[in-house]
Amino acid sequence: MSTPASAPATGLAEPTKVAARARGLTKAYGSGETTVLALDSVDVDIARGRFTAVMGPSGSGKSTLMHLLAGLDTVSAGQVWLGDTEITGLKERELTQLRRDRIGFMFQSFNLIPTLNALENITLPMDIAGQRPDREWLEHVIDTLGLRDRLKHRPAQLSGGQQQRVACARALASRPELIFADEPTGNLDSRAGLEVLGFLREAVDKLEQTVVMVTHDPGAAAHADLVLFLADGRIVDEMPRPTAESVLERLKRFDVIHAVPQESQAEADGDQRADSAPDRD
Ligand SMILES: Nc1ncnc2c1ncn2[C@@H]1O[C@H](COP(=O)(O)OP(=O)(O)OP(=O)(O)O)[C@@H](O)[C@H]1O
Repeated sequence: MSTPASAPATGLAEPTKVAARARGLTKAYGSGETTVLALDSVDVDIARGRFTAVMGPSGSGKSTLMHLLAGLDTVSAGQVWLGDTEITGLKERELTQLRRDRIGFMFQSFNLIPTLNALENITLPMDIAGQRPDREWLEHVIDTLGLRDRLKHRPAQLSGGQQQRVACARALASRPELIFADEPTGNLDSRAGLEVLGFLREAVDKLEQTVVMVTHDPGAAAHADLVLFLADGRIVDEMPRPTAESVLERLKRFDVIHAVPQESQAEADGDQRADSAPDRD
C-alpha cells in the first residue's frame, strides 16, 4: 500500500486499544533563525499489544518522537497521553515516577552494570524503586528470553546478544505498559540482532506487551506489526504487515525526494547528486 506524503497521519486506533497517544505534537529546538522544527504537529496512536516500528531519514524526528512519547523531554506544543494519563504538564517528579512504573526502555548501548550479575541487572530498576517483582512474571520473562542458566553471570561473561536479552528482560521486568527500544540491534551482529528482535516479538505475542522501536534497518522493521515513516518532523506514511523488501522500497522514495530536490538543479548538475544524498546511518 502507499499513502501520498501529504496525507494526514493514520494509525489512529480505538481509544481503549491505545497505549500512547499524541495530538499536535510539536518540538522546536533553538530560537529565531536557527530554530529546528524536529516534530511538526504529529498525531499518532500507539496500539496496545502491538509492535510498532518508527523509521525515516536521519534527522526526521524519530528519537524526538520517542523521547516525547516517553516523557523524557518537554513538548513545544501538543499533548501526549500514556493510556488515559496526560503526561504533558506533569511535574518532573511525577514524570520520573510514571516512567519508572509504566515504561520500559531498551537502548543501543545496553547500560548494564558490570559489577552486578544478570539477575541483579534485571531487577535493578525495581530495587531502586523499592518495588517487589511479581515472581511469576519475572520467571516467565526469564524463561521466555532463555536466560535461566545465565542469571549468575556478569555482563562481561555474556555475549552481546545475551547482554541485550538481559536489557530486554530488565525493560520487561516490571511489566510496563509500554516499551521503547531505540535501535536495540544497532550494536549487534546480525544473528544476535535477529535474536533480540525475536524476543521483542515474543514479548508482544506471548507476554502481550506493547513495543515501539526506532530503527534504520528494514529487516528489523519487518518484525513489527506496523511501520510509521517520518520525514521532516511529520508522519508521512504507515505500513501494516511490513516486509524488509516493502520497507526498503518505501525508504528509497525518501532518497529520491531528498537527493533530487529540484529536477532542474539535478539536470544541470548531475555530479552533485551523490553529495546531497541524505546521511542515513
Ligand atoms: N538537543 C537538540 N538541539 C538542537 N537540535 C536538535 C536536538 N535534538 C535533535 N535536534 C534536531 O532535531 C531534528 C530531529 O532529530 P532526531 O534526533 O529526532 O532525528 P532522528 O530521526 O532520530 O535522527 P537519526 O536517525 O539521525 O538518529 C534534527 O534536525 C536534529 O538535528
